Amino acid sequence: MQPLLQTRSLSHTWPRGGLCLAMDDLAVMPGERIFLHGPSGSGKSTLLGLLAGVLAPSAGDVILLGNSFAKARAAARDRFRANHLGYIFQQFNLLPFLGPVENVLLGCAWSMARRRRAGGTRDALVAEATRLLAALGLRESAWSHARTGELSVGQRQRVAAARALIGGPELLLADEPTSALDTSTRDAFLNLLLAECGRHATSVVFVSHDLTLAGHFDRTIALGAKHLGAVET
Ligand SMILES: Nc1ncnc2c1ncn2[C@@H]1O[C@H](COP(=O)(O)OP(=O)(O)OP(=O)(O)O)[C@@H](O)[C@H]1O
Repeated sequence: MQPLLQTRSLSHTWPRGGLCLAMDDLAVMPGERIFLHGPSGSGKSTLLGLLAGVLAPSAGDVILLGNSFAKARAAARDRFRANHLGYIFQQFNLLPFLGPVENVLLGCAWSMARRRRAGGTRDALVAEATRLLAALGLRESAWSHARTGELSVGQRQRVAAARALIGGPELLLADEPTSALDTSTRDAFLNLLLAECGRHATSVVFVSHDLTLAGHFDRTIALGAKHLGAVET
């Protein structure tokens, strides 16, 4: 079986920041769930940015579904990302003045393939966004009259997850989406999120400081405190 995602000799240096990240090569298989942890500043968010192709590495390459990011033009990379990748940002990056369903629909707004997979028509897309929100623990009665900016942090987190997952992307990148939750809510949410990923065999790279979550995943990778690469455990 071919890996879904591979990195080759990946490293990144921020201007004035020195070497931030130098990675051993990483391969993520279809449907595989990887837990990525490391101390603050070890480069976790930087690595997710590189894997998503939103950040160009100083050296090396990321290959997603056989496509090299280094060889692709920016527009092709953007299109590819929209079609195949969901991203839950640390701060969610939702539009506060829109309703939750509208925010979720933004996840497939730039991808015909994902709109098709999510049902195609406007009615089917709205139904799928509503289903996803409920599957992730956000009942319609809790949000039907609210703008997203009026929701609690935990509710917004579910909207961000639904937006990342609509249209069944092959890869989900999640940047500490559970950091604002207490332990029991965190485990319950993670179970819902991973169950939803299972519907489309979506691979997951999940970043967290919280090592107690590692048991939910197939494999754990630690980024070193001295920014010198990844250690598998
Ligand atoms: N836009 C940027 N410009 C310059 N340096 C940056 C930038 N973003 C991150 N860095 C630097 O890169 C290093 C790694 O940051 P990064 O945010 O990837 O770490 P992290 O492991 O995700 O941290 P945290 O757990 O605190 O979110 C830090 O030293 C940080 O200062």
